[in-house]
Amino acid sequence: MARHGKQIGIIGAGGIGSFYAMKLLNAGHRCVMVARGKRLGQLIESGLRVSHDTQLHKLPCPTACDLRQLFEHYTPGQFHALVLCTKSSATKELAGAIAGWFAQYNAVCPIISLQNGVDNEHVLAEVIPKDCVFGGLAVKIGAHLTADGSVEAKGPGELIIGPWPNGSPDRVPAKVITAFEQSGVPIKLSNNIQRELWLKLAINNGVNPLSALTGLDTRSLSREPPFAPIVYSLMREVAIAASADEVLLTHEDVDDMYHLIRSFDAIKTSMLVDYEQGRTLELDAICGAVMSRYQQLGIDAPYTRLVYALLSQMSGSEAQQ
Ligand SMILES: NC(=O)C1=CN([C@@H]2O[C@H](COP(=O)(O)OP(=O)(O)OC[C@H]3O[C@@H](n4cnc5c(N)ncnc54)[C@H](OP(=O)(O)O)[C@@H]3O)[C@@H](O)[C@H]2O)C=CC1
Ligand SMILES: CC(C)(CO)C(=O)C(=O)O
Repeated sequence: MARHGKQIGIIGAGGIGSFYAMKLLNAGHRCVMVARGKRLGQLIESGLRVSHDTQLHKLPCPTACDLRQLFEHYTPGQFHALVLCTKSSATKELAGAIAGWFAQYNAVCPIISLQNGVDNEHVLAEVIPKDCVFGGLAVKIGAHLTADGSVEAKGPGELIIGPWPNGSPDRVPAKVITAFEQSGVPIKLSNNIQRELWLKLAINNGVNPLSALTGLDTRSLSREPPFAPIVYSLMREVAIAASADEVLLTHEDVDDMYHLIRSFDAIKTSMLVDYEQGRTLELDAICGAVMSRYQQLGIDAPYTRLVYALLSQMSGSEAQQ
């Protein structure tokens, strides 16, 4: 068993996981990176390489292991938190594995999801004590793993974290807040993270599928015709979907999010990167989440349904809804 003080575990060493691990390690914080397959080999052989804005950060091999080794060598009590940075498709399996690890040691630690989508925390809370589940968002960031194992990142990578679905921000582990603050990561705490997740979903549903369909970045999509009004309509559909979860998103909220994505740097979305690399798209976590709420409400979301169907067809996966 690893015998050192508490640290932060980052599960998933792709664009987002590598970016936040780089920030923490650069500031002298200890963290364990959980990776698998080729990516684990890259971390062990070449260390962590992240180019962020104009700087290249090269760190020697961080503490990296796969999930099985994490569960074998560490107890939950050795972590300030585990930060989930995988795609949403991995959440269910991870939740079950973490629940088994908690049961094995009769101990728990906070789990913070930084994933896009509004259902990851719900999936976690089905098997993990709800008090341990925190929602989070990585905003103003584009961070992508390239074929050679380096990560290209753009933007400040602000974090918003809060107890899921809502609750006093005092419950967010203080050591995690301090570690990110000391690492230069702007961090905001929320007493209604479920609402923040829906606000972010408005952006993701607005730009991610269209970017995968067109190859365009967030700025071109949201500022220029013919796509800007379609982005806005896709975002509006999310506001209606949110009402099925009793989350109120007003016209002004949608306008604010639309303004945010229009005024921010041009970002290549994670869905476009996944599409280019032939990986599974987070379609169900983004458009699927909207469509399932529309189904509950008994109405149609024509814009979301169209982009979902087009992308399902293009990426070879069956349209489920
Ligand atoms: N990239 C971005 O700029 C942004 C992403 N996000 C969100 O953040 C989340 C992460 O995105 P991103 O970093 O792009 O994702 P990536 O696909 O780049 O990285 C996810 C990593 O997790 C790994 N992984 C999955 N399951 C396991 C497991 N059981 N054990 C170990 N490793 C595992 C994957 O490995 P493998 O390749 O083998 O599957 C992959 O290396 C997503 O929800 C995304 O929507 C939010 C804001 C911006
Ligand atoms: C909003 C955006 C485009 C960048 O933060 C994102 O979340 C993604 O690429 O998935």
